[in-house]
Amino acid sequence: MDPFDVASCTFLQWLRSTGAEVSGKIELKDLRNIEAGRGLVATQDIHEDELLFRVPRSSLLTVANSILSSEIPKATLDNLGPWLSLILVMLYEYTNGASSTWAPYFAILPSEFNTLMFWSADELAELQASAVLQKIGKGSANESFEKELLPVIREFAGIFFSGDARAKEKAEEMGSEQGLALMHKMGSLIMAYAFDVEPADAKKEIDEEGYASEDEDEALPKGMVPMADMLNADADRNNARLFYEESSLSMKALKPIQAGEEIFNDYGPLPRSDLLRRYGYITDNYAQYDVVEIPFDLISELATAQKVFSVDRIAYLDEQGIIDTGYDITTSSPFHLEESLSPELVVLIETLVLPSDEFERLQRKGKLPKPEKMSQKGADLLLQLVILRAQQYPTTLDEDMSTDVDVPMGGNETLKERRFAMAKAIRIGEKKILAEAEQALQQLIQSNSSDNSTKKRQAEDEGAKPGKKQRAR
Ligand SMILES: C[S@@+](CC[C@H](N)C(=O)[O-])C[C@H]1O[C@@H](n2cnc3c(N)ncnc32)[C@H](O)[C@@H]1O
Repeated sequence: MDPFDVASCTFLQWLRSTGAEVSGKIELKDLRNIEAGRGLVATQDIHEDELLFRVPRSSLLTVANSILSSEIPKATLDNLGPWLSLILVMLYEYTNGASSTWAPYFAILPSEFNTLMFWSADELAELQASAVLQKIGKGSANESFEKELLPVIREFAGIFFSGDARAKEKAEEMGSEQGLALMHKMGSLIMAYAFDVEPADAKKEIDEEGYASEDEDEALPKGMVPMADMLNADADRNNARLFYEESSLSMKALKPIQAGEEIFNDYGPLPRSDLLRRYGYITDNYAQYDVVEIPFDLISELATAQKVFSVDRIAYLDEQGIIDTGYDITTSSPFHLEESLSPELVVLIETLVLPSDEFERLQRKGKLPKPEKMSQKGADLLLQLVILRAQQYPTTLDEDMSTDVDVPMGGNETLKERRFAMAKAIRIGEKKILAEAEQALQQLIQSNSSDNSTKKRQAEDEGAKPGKKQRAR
């Protein structure tokens, strides 16, 4: 048997030995031929609501379930927060090798990742001006590993490497490049595999996606849920969901699933850029959630050049919660400005172009321009913004589209070729939104100006009619 399948079988045996129940109608399948690692596939027809597997809470790899939490003060673990405390526990269990309860589980988890954290500089450069580059967070992760995690490992070296005469040296070695790389791997596993685990007494379902949120302040503890994290996801092909029960977590079918079909969880409506950053893959099905971000800095640069930038207005907008580092333009099909432009972006632009007396009037009342009403001046400024944003990408949409645009699926291509292709798909998605926004803004500007000239002509005609009073100017 292929070592990959041996690891899957050993894992399933281990899972059952911990008290898990696994339906005979599903199998853990090798999907490496389609670049999807392992996945869950139905071997027989499954009906809606049918139980696929049930994992006891005691089998979860969580801070509370690891023996480390009984030896390190609770306050220390609480101080680390959900992400870092789980990284600490995973490092502990992983370095314990075969003596860890979760050894057969670690054996099926990946040690190599395709997420952006692990891309080389030339691969990242293929994303061009995508805002996702600012969200990778490698530097801030390194900082929290060094400032928060390592001190705990050093302080509790004797427990962390218990029974090892070199415990202190080993704790120091965790600060090496290799040690930090291991922390990044655990962090990346949490990002792509962990769930926000609702406590047993809450008895209610977890968020829609079920997967761990990225919010650092998120109160729910994160946990690795063996088997539940073997489900892949593909946008709207979701057909299963994890339910949180008192003593176990149950994966159930959300709809009938036919024999041979893959069983998919839901990772949420993520734009492909975020899917790549967090999960290291993309599929066309996620293109419907693509976004392009307009950085605040670009808006302030253009507004300054156009002499409409105002510190007072920005301060007022900040008070009103409108100022952000960037604003999304989302995909809509067919493209509609009202649907795609972030309301905050429109409010920001409209506030900048308001005549002074109008701005003062709104400010006095604590109000903001209405996002659904775009003025001609606002539309003009937005159009220039969209054009400038597109120019931040070194190649044009047409240039990108003139060469192969497919992301290869499990052929003979190299990892680099695949990453280049995925990056190209991301930047094409972003440039398409910009092109659609440009076209829609041009149309809006044209129709507004022809409306205005029609109104002007009508007013002139009416003024010329005998017997009608001319409006005072
Ligand atoms: C929660 S795990 C799912 C199990 C994973 N396939 C494995 O073999 O360990 C999430 C990871 O699975 C992969 N994945 C999930 N859905 C996928 C899909 N539709 N196509 C390709 N890879 C996918 C990505 O590598 C992602 O980071």
